[in-house]
Amino acid sequence: MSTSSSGAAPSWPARVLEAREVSLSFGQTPALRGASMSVATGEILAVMGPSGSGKSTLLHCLGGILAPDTGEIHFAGRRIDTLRENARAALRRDRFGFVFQFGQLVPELSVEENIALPLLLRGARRSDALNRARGWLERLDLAGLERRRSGELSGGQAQRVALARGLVADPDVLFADEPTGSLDSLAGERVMDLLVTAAREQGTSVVLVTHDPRVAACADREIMVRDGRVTYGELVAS
Ligand SMILES: Nc1ncnc2c1ncn2[C@@H]1O[C@H](COP(=O)(O)OP(=O)(O)OP(=O)(O)O)[C@@H](O)[C@H]1O
Repeated sequence: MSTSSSGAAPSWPARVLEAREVSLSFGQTPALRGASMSVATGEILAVMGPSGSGKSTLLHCLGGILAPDTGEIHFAGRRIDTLRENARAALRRDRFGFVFQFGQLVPELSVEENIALPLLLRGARRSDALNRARGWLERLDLAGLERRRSGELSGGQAQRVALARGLVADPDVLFADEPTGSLDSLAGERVMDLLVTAAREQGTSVVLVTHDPRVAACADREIMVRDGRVTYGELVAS
C-alpha cells in the first residue's frame, strides 16, 4: 500500500486488495488489458461494464482463481499472483468468500451442510461448523430449511444459502459475480439487502460484478470495465 510522502496517514482508505496493470488472454482472446483498481477495507465495490468486457476475469484474478499473464495482484499488503496454486487455494479458503450467479450449491448436501462447507474445509469440527451455519439461517430468512437439499429451494432461497456460505467464515473479501442475476427483481433486492447488511456488520469488503444499475446502487462505489481496462471510478491515489 502507498502512503503519502510526508509520512502522514494515507489520505484514502486502507486498500485491502489491488490490481496493478493486470492483463490476461485466453488463447488469442484478450480478456484484461492493463486493468488497475483497488478495494478499501470494508468497502462494497460494484464492477460494471458491457458483456465480455472482462469483469468476471478481473474478479477471478482478484480472488486468486486465475493468475494474470502480466501485472500484479496485492492482498493485505502481500503480492498474491505469484503464489503457487496450493498457496492461492489456501488463501481462497481462509480469507475469501465467493457467491456466483447460480449459487452452485452442492446438491447432495443439506442447506446447513452447504453453509458449513467453508468452515469444514478450514478444519472446523462438524458440530461447531453446523452450529455456526445454523446461526445464519434466521439471519438470512432461511429458518426451517436447514435439512432441505438445494433442488428443493426457490432461486432466492438458494442464493441466500450461497450468500450465507460466502460469509460464514468471516472472509476479508467477498467476491460476488452477478449474485442476483438469476432472480426476479423482488428476490434480487432481498439478496442485496441481506448481502449489504451482513457485509457491513462483519466489515467484509465486497467486489460485486453486476449488469444491474439497481444492484450497483447498493455499493459504495462503482468502477467501469471496458475492453479489459478500468475506465471509470477508480480512487485517485496519488
Ligand atoms: N475460459 C475462457 N476461455 C476463453 N475465453 C474466455 C474465457 N473466459 C472469458 N473469456 C473471454 O474473455 C473476455 C472477457 O470475458 P469475461 O467473462 O471476463 O467478461 P464479462 O465482462 O464478465 O462478461 P459478461 O458480462 O457477459 O459475464 C470475453 O471475450 C470472453 O469471451
